[in-house]
Amino acid sequence: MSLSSNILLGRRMYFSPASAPDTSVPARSAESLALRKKYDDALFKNKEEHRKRIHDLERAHEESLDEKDHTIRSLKLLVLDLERKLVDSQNDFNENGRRSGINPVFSANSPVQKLLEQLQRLQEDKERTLVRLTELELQSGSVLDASFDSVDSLVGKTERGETPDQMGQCTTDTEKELEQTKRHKHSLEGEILRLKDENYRLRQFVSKLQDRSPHSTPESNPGLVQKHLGTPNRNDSHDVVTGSDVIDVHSLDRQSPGRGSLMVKNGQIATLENQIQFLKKQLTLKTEQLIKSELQLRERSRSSSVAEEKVEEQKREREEREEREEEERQLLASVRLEHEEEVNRLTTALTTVSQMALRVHREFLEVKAAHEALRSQVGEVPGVIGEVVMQTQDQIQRSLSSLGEENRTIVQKYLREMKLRKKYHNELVQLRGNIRVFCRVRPRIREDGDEEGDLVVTPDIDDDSLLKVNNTKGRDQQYDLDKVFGLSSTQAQIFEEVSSLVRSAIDGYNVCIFAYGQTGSGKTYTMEGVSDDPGINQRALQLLFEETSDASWTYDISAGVMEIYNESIRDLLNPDPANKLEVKMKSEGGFHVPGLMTLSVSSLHEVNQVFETGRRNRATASTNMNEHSSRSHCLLCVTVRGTNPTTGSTSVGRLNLVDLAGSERLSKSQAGGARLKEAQNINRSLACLGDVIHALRNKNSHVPYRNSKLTYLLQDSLGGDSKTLMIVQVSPVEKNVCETLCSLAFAQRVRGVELGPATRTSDSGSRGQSNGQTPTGRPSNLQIPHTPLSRSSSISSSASISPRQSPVPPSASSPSSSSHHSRTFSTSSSQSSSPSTSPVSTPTPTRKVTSSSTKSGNAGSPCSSPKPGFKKSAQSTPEKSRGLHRSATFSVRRATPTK
Ligand SMILES: Nc1ncnc2c1ncn2[C@@H]1O[C@H](COP(=O)(O)OP(=O)(O)OP(=O)(O)O)[C@@H](O)[C@H]1O
Repeated sequence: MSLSSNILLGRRMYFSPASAPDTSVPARSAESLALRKKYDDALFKNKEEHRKRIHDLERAHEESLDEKDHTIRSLKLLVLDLERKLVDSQNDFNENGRRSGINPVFSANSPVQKLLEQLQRLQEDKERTLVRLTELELQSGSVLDASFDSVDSLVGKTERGETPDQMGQCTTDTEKELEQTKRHKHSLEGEILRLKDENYRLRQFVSKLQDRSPHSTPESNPGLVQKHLGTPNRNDSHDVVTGSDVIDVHSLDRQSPGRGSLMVKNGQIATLENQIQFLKKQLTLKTEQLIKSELQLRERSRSSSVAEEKVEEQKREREEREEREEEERQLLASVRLEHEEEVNRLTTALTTVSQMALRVHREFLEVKAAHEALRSQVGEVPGVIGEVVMQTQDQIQRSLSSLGEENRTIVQKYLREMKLRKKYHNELVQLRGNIRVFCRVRPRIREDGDEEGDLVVTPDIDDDSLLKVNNTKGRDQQYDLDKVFGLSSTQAQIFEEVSSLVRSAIDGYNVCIFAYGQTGSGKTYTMEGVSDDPGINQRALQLLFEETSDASWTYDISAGVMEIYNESIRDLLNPDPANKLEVKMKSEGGFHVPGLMTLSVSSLHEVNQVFETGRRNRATASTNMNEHSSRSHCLLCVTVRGTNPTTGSTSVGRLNLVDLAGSERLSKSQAGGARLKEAQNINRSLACLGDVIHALRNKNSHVPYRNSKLTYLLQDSLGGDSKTLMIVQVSPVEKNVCETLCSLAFAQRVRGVELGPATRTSDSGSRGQSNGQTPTGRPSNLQIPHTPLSRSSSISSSASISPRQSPVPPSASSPSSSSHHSRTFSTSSSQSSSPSTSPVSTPTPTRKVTSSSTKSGNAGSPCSSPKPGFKKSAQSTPEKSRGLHRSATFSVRRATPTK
């Protein structure tokens, strides 16, 4: 209710200012209407008066004009009559002169002739005067018309309701002009009266003349005189003629008819001359008067036109004012209309809002009532709610458990799908021969600093092939690799993934595993590991021993260790500085390093001794980035040579395990002197590796292997028919993010390199397709799970057939045959792993080291001296052809222990 009253109050408040103009407007308009009416009446009266006055003026003017016309006509008639009389007199005179024999009147300079000429001129003057009169009449008519127009406009203004105040000084001027026009009219009227008098006098004079004329006396032709003068025939013409002018015509006629008439004529002529003189004067006067009148008329017409212009201007102003007033009126009307519409709209809105408020209030009351009812119900049945809650909880629990079940199923399905996808992917990779790329993120170490929470590398928890790196711009960059090992990954997990590759070496494949990454990222840790947690190297050899220990084939496993330090190859088992090694191509294809010492190993202990020797001789140093930074690329070259004693078949597999030196930014490591040179060489050889990868990826016809020792040495592994795996090591901390991004970008490029299907070596180095039968009876798939060694009889029987030509289908390596373990091993592992065979501590004289190296420099040197218990069998074959890419450079015949 309070809302409604507020709204109504608001309405009143709103309307009160708007309703005020509504009451005042009619009052004002009534007042203005009354004023208007009053003014209209006055205007009407004024207008009538003006009309009457103008009418009177017009009539008076017309009358004066008529009179003028009449006078002019009379004058014309008079002149005509005089002319006629003159002609008659002339005729009479001529007649008399002929009779008397003299003709003095019409002689050349006679007075009559002069009189006639004067008469002629007079007549011409008269005609000009008449023309002038006509013009004056016209001008006076136009002046009058203009006056009438100005009066009309004045009347019009007055009619339009312009009060004298509104018209201002201009109205007063117009009235003055009107007054002047009136005065002029009066003067014109006076002039006309004067002219009338003049006319009258002329007529009198003419009548006198007629009276004196013998041929046209008033008596002889009274009707004519009467008619021409238009006045009563009066005999007072004697008033005009002087006594001297009176000629007794009858007495002259009587005394001497000829002389008398001549005298009469002369007298008449003299009289006429006088009259003519008089008339001339009159005419001159009239002409002057007319000119004056004309000037006045012109002046008047000019002032009239000025007045007219002023009146026109006022008229225009008045019209404009009226237009403005009209516009204002219309605007006012439209504003009023809008205002009314707005008021109507607001009223409607108010009504709607009021209705809504009422409805809401009603609903509120209803809800309140319902709420009260509910509350009372709830109060009545509190137990019901608990029951319902329990039921709901049960339902939720059931739903959650079923959801969890579904979720688990989905996750299982997903994992199955993932495995399947990986399997297919690996098969595809196998077929293509891609270099596979794993990534390992090392944990935080002391060198990373103490800051917490700045890890920028995150492996995907659902997909173990995805890795996210939060880049320098704070955005996540994702990388897809073959496998990603997180910070907490163990050495065993890593090896589990690479073990199948290692096994491939037993089957005669060339396998290369190399660790790549920035300095301090954990390459050495992954490849070598630490004593209580060894890395790939040791685990690989252990696996090889395990795998070859119980088989129908005999195996010889040999190992050599070398490093590429400052672009020179050094044998780490024979660290004689004079012992310069070079990469050479073998006659049967492939590359080798002649003079490299390889030791036959048969136990983990021997292997460890080899590693220890290599590690001791390897160039390491403490840098800013790593306390024990490797300053060289280190290669562990393992050769697995298998022989089937029954069939005489052989297979040679090679396993190259490479710990690359770490790339480093010189600005960051602040290396100088020897460290700087090392770093430059490391970076250069890694750049060459990048170039090779780039060329391989783009399938360029030329691949720049020879640009560095590293790429030249790894030529078989990178571009040949090897199975190659690169482990990219990355640091997880933010300060190394740029290097991490670079390493991962390189990894992506490496992953795109297709080497083609790998082949294996058997039967004295002949290579076969990877899908053939292997000595272990396994297909050569990286992801194949480990199966016990098997040797199918078909392999044994067809030992001379290379794997490429092998008719044995892959199914021959079926699990059914995997139980066959009839392999004999020439060296018992117990013997080789016995402490007495330790290469370092206890030299075993029974071992014979044979070296076929042509380099005499190796012989007899401390390093070339056989390691205790090992037999060196480094091969050196002159380079012949560069035909096929052959793998397995370093062949170390397993020493047969002799007792
Ligand atoms: N997965 C890991 N778990 C525990 N510690 C590790 C791991 N990876 C690396 N480290 C430690 O990090 C340090 C640097 O590792 P490592 O020497 O292997 O780096 P690197 O890449 O070989 O460096 P460089 O190229 O300079 O030789 C070592 O102290 C190592 O023990």
